Amino acid sequence: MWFQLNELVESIRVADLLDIAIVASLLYLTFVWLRDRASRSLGIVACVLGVIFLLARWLDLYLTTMAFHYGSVGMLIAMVVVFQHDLRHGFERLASSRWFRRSHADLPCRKIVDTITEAVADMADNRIGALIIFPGREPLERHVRGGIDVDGKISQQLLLSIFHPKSPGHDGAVLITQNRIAQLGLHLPLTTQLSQIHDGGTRHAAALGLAECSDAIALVVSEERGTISLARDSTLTVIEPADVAEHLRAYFCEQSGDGCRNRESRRVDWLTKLTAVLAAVTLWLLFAYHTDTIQRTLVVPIEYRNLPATLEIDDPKPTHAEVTLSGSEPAFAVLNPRELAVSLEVKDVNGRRVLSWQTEPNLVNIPRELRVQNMSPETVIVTLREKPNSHELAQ
Ligand SMILES: Nc1ncnc2c1ncn2[C@@H]1O[C@H](COP(=O)(O)OP(=O)(O)OP(=O)(O)O)[C@@H](O)[C@H]1O
Repeated sequence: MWFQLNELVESIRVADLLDIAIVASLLYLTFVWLRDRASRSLGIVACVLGVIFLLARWLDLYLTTMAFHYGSVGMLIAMVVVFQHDLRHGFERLASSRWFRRSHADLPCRKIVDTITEAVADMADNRIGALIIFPGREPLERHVRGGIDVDGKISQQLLLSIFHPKSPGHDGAVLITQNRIAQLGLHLPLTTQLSQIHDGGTRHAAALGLAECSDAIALVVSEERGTISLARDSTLTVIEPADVAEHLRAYFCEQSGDGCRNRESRRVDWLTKLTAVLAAVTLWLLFAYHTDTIQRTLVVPIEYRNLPATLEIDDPKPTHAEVTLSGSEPAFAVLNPRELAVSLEVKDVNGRRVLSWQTEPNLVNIPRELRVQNMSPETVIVTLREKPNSHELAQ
């Protein structure tokens, strides 16, 4: 057991670690997507299929492996078609994540959250319809239309004035970003899930529509009922006025990174990362790590470098050597046979006419993980002679 572990640690290369890291990152993204966006049943189906595939490979079930092999292309295309919306969403989120640029959702100070909360509660009390949107990390430009630039400091009075029914700018949504009232009168996409908006009309449909196609959130105040609703992650929920601040803070905390996420969500995130790494290591052990040593024989060219211009190699001139290499399957996978050569330096002749070299020390470009078992010929002997017109050349 210790011996095997030792062998494993010794044989692992930097490329293997990179391999595991890339697969672990991809698995982590998939797990997060399955956890956050996809349905539970889809997650279960994906896990069951994964286990069946691993078992089939492990037990060498030829037919099942073939079914997966050929079915995977069709499945991939079907997944791309079915989840195109989520994929686009995911790429946008990735491109705008904090790894690539600074988060634009600055954490607003408590005063700003309180100001918005009070304004929303006031409008709910007075049955003033309102729609306020807060962008997440994904760009919103693709989803919204219209809008008038405001770039105003957030204040209760300004929000109440904008949404006052007699105000010419009360129609549409207000966009809050960078701790400013950025725009008013924005036109949002409408949802088609009418069952979710119950008695609500187009204002609620617009809030939910935006939350379906982006990671933005929207607060809606109903003019008719005086209720406050929150649209996020494709759901619309009626919330209490007292909870508005908490929802806003939680949202901005998430946007600003790990800093103020609660312990539970951090624990879940670490568990997801750990699961992704363990899964990647398992896959690597199952499919990439090979302890079996195999041998391959290759014919490699012999190159003669820096032959003086006045000399040439007399026939028979050895042009190829047979090399038998041994190593693991992955080590052979990174070998490029076209780069292999026996490279001989002919420069320092010093009057000698017969030269001999050992082939093995002159073999170039073999990966470190491969061993030379045999070379034929072991020694290359060449005879040099003056080129017939070498005197003329020298003159
Ligand atoms: N696509 C849209 N994007 C943004 N705002 C919209 C959009 N469509 C309608 N609105 C806003 O919704 C208002 C109409 O609200 P409507 O009464 O139809 O909706 P509601 O959900 O029933 O809201 P309320 O409960 O306040 O009546 C419009 O005056 C306009 O301000």
